[in-house]
Amino acid sequence: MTSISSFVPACSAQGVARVYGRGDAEVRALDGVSVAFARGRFTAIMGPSGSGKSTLMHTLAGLDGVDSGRVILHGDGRRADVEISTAPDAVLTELRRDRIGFVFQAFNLLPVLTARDNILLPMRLAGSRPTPEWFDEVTGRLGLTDRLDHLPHEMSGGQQQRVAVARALLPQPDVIFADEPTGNLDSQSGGEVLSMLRSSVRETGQTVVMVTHDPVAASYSDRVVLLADGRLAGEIAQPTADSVIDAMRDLRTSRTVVPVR
Ligand SMILES: Nc1ncnc2c1ncn2[C@@H]1O[C@H](COP(=O)(O)OP(=O)(O)OP(=O)(O)O)[C@@H](O)[C@H]1O
Repeated sequence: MTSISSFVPACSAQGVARVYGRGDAEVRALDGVSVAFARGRFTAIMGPSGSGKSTLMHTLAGLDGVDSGRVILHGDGRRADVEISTAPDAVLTELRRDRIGFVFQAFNLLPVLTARDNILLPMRLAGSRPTPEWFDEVTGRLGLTDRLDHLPHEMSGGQQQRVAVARALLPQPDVIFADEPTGNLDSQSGGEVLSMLRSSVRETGQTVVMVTHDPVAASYSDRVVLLADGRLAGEIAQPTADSVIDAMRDLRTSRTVVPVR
């Protein structure tokens, strides 16, 4: 486990540009973004609508390509560094199966599978299985032990999202990318999901990178990275909901926030 002060990158973007459209319709969704996300930490990406948050997350996760720059998934001694931005599709498919986990706003559970089978599916597809102890620990921590034989439609939104979090945590991926994971939840269920992500970082050293619009959600993270107009606009260490609200207000009025390391 890393010490509290060390910053070991789990993934990084280096001078990344992503341009959509041409001519008058050209949009520079990412315009030279260089940022690293620390291993074993919970980082939130925030910024106004259209600032490039989803594009950054998609390029980091290999769901979208880059026009220039590099995206690296860093190794940890056991696993090698991989340049995501030039990796062939077959490698990206493998990485998304083995080293990258996802939690989406829309849960994305298979409706015909029980919670247990949804949780186990990615590992089964990869031809592996968790130890019973690890499965019990993850599902127990997420409060799913007595819901494992239920189908998604028999569960609340919060329970479904906890199933999605369990599915992402189980293979112990290098990074979990969470895209507005609480966007479809009431504040209590959302708080539960965020607490689970938080404790997976604190207790098992999981790395989480989350896009959110919600300052309260961002306050569960260790660090907020701010984007504006496809560029880095600052960062907040140990954010609180108030410090995030202030920074977002400053961004809208184009004042400098905090310089990015
Ligand atoms: N596939 C695409 N084709 C054309 N333009 C796109 C595409 N995807 C994103 N964009 C544009 O790129 C810019 C950044 O979009 P992105 O979705 O990354 O922003 P965001 O910060 O996640 O926004 P929101 O908070 O509204 O979800 C926007 O101007 C958007 O319209």
